Amino acid sequence: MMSSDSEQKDGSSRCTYRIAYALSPKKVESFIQPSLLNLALQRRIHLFPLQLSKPLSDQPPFDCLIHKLSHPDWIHQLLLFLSHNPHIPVIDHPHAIHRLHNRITMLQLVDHLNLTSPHLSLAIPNQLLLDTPPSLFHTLPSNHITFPLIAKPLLADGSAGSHQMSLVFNEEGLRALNLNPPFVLQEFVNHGGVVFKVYVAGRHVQCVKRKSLPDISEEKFGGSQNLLPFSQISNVAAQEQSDQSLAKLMEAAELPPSSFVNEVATQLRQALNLNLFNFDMIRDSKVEGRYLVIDINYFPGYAKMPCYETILTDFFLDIVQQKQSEVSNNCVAILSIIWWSSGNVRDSGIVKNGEGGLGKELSCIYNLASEKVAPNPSLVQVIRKCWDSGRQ
Ligand SMILES: Nc1ncnc2c1ncn2[C@@H]1O[C@H](COP(=O)(O)OP(=O)(O)OP(=O)(O)O)[C@@H](O)[C@H]1O
Ligand SMILES: O=P(O)(O)O[C@H]1[C@H](OP(=O)(O)O)[C@@H](OP(=O)(O)O)[C@@H](O)[C@@H](O)[C@@H]1OP(=O)(O)O
Ligand SMILES: [Mg+2]
Repeated sequence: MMSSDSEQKDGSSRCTYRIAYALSPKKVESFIQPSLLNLALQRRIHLFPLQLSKPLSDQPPFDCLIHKLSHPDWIHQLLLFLSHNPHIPVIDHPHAIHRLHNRITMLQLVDHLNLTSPHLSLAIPNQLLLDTPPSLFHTLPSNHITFPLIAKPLLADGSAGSHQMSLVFNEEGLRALNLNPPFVLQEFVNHGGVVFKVYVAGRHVQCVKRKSLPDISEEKFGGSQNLLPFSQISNVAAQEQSDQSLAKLMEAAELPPSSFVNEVATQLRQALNLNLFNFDMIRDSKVEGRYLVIDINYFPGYAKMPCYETILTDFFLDIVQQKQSEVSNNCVAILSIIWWSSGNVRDSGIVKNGEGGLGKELSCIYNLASEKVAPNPSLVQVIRKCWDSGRQ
């Protein structure tokens, strides 16, 4: 499906795919870089912003919409648009994105993946949901979870508050926790201070290393500290390690095998029904080959990923061309029905081939459709069956 033509220097016109975006100003600044726009244009993709002051129905036509906005009015508009235009790809469906706004539902599907790597396993850290103020309880309400813990707000909607976390070393720390419920208590897993961020854009996957919270040693765990609030990991990590030792640590960390990363990414994409996301994965220092997914983000900071322009434009082309081939498949299906019916009508003698009026038009349609259908014997068979069952 191509919605506009662009005039070329030689005067000919080439079709351009139009991709609309609805993003916050911060996201526009980081994601819509000139390098992305230029590469996209070279590949006949025109990326343009929606005018958010106008309703979706009054926007210029587009072949695909990408978005990361969460106010209720926008979601309502989007759902309405989807119900009226089911054939236009909206990346991604608001209901699928919503699952990632809650730190419990976000990770639930990870345990249900069906991974095939023989020596590697994937899990999520033990965690529990608390919806009472921590000052109200005296012991940890479950024996399935052990200190140290990370307290994370349940809501992961991108607000500043949703990134406010605390390392909790013991029950005293828990009681001193200054977080409004509901929140999640998640076991802290030592993982060598490196987190693997796996970026997914449809079938395209890229894994990068990033610095993480440092491991918690036995001494530190048993020490005087009860609680350590953080929101930017880099601040905490910088207190623990000099830049040089951090660089060494990062360099030494081995990436997980790409076959494993790809399998997890593909299955997560299918399970979540999302195209644009990343997940944070850590390697358990205590259990060989055990990986844990700790966070999944919708429409992350792709511009931080090497070659993001190529990966994202490849993804856009996948979407619009897949749409295009679906449309042409539908056209072939319609043409094939016309072909078969017109052939049968003609054979029945109701209209004579070569006659003027209906007969001539029918003959043209028949010839056009037969070009598409006749070379495909299985299609011919399907149509014959439909025709026969329709006549009974
Ligand atoms: N269970 C865990 N065990 C060890 N470290 C963890 C765990 N959970 C989180 N971390 C560390 O804390 C960091 C922040 O956690 P998380 O990714 O859940 O927060 P976030 O605010 O949603 O982050 P983001 O910026 O990716 O959206 C992680 O990158 C990792 O360094
Ligand atoms: O740009 P946004 O506001 O969407 O910020 C996202 C941020 O991208 P940015 O750092 O490029 O801004 C992402 O970073 P990476 O995982 O890719 O490192 C990640 O932290 C998301 O969780 C953030 O989304 P939020 O959770 O806040 O909605
Ligand atoms: Mg994270």
